[in-house]
Amino acid sequence: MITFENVRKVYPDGFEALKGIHMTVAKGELVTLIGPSGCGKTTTMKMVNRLIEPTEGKILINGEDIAHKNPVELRREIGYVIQQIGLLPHMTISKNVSLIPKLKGWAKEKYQKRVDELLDLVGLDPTVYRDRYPAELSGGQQQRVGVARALAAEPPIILMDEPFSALDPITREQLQDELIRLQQEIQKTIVFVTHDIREALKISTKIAIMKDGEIVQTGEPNQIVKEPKNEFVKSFIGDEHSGSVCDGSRMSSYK
Ligand SMILES: Nc1ncnc2c1ncn2[C@@H]1O[C@H](COP(=O)(O)OP(=O)(O)OP(=O)(O)O)[C@@H](O)[C@H]1O
Repeated sequence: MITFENVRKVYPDGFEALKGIHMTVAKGELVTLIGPSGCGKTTTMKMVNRLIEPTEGKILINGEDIAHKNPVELRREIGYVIQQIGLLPHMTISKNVSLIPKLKGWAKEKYQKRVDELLDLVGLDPTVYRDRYPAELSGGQQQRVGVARALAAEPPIILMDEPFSALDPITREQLQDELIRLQQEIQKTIVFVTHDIREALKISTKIAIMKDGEIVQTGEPNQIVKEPKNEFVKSFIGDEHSGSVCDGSRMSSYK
């Protein structure tokens, strides 16, 4: 469980990017942060692995204030996927994916097996791809490796900052489906940032809609669609929900 308690962020130039947010992400939830450009989504996410420190307030993981944790150790426990995947170009796919398990001291046999399992999971045949270098993969395939790498050390928490936004629609749909499966089957706790309300409605168990450094509304996708709190949320959702079908708490079948 991740808890944000009155988290405020003022950047050194005096800009108040977060105005005291409260939010909980329960174990096994996939929470999406969504809102207009500059509303504070990435700032919020980067506080969870201490790439950004709050000016005020606290972030707790399972009740423990992360300010007291060593940032390097904390980051090994949290998977992190970003749009610019950052695979190391001089290392094979296998070496890129096994980086953190190796740092954590896993035996070679164990991490090699894990690499193959993960490549399979994200739809890349390990016998074809494990010994290739990143430059020998397409952008979509590299993105899949990025997801595999984030899962490699079996972190309980995964942060994903617009991980699919540069992908073609088909690959994007496939990875969204994969993510839903991962969250449902392996019960990962996932915080996901996107600009795309369709993506948010499809993949999230809970959505947090942000505006100007504040969380305007949180709720299950169908709840947000049925009961938008104000005109901003209504306009943000737009007509996306027309023709969609409720599938549990998530939304599906857009027309
Ligand atoms: N290092 C910084 N110094 C000053 N202001 C910053 C800094 N980083 C971010 N900001 C400002 O804080 C606000 C929130 O930025 P953040 O990156 O969290 O927004 P976002 O919602 O993720 O935006 P986008 O959707 O465009 O990625 C923005 O107005 C941004 O300009």
